Amino acid sequence: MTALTAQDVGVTLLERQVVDGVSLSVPAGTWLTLVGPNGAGKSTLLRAVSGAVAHSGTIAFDGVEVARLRSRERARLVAVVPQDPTRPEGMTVLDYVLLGRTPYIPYLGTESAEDLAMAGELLDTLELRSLSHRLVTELSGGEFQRSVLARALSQQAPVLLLDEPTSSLDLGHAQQVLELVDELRASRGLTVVSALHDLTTAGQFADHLVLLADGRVVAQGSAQEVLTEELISAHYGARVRVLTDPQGGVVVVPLRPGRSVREIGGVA
Ligand SMILES: Nc1ncnc2c1ncn2[C@@H]1O[C@H](COP(=O)(O)OP(=O)(O)OP(=O)(O)O)[C@@H](O)[C@H]1O
Repeated sequence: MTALTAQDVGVTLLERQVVDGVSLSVPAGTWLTLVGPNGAGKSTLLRAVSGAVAHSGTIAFDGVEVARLRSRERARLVAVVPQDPTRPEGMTVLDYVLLGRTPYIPYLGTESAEDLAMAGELLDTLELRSLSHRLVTELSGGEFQRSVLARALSQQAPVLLLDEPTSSLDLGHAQQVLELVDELRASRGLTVVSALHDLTTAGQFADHLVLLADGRVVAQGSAQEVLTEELISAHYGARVRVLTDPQGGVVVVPLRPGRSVREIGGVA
């Protein structure tokens, strides 16, 4: 179990400050989701947390600063599902998933039976077994996205960063993938930080939401606190109705100008 803290984090890209003074605390075994409009800095903040981009301020895992970790140490600690990963030419799904085992394979060594068993288990869980010998360049967007998640999970890192992990998935696979992550969070104490555009889904899965705009934290708290009509209108320029479902979740419904939720068949 690993906790994550960020203190006064800033990232400057092309002389522009795209993440500015962000402080967060993610207790071990909890799920924090970043929401915010396009260009708010969600991906850049996740990249800073994974050590992929230089930052000011402090990002630490159980008090150990990410900037001090060697890449192999970092890979054992943090697994990443990037927003737009490249598809390596000539690589099968199985070999792609096995890439996640690299931090555990000795230099010049090959994967063990245990590595292969773990990859196989993930291929089954993510319904990829029948595709295991297919090239990753020959998968649909959703099949590849599930392969990327399988690769990240095979890393067995205590911290998982997910950047729009369901953007290419149909509703059923999106639910399946997020439930799987939540199950691993509960059973293995995985600490999860994700960026999600679907606000209803964000509220359903996260313990804590952080709304970013122009690189800064403009609101944080529970789904009820962050997913308000006022905040969504102010920062997304969107007209929405926020409803409470009977089980206590928050449902964000986009509205068309001049039409009420009742007119579109919802519960006013
Ligand atoms: N490599 C880069 N070089 C320069 N500017 C960048 C780079 N990557 C991102 N940016 C800029 O940084 C800002 C934040 O981008 P980022 O991708 O972090 O936003 P985001 O919240 O993830 O957006 P989206 O919802 O569109 O994915 C944007 O203005 C973007 O144009």
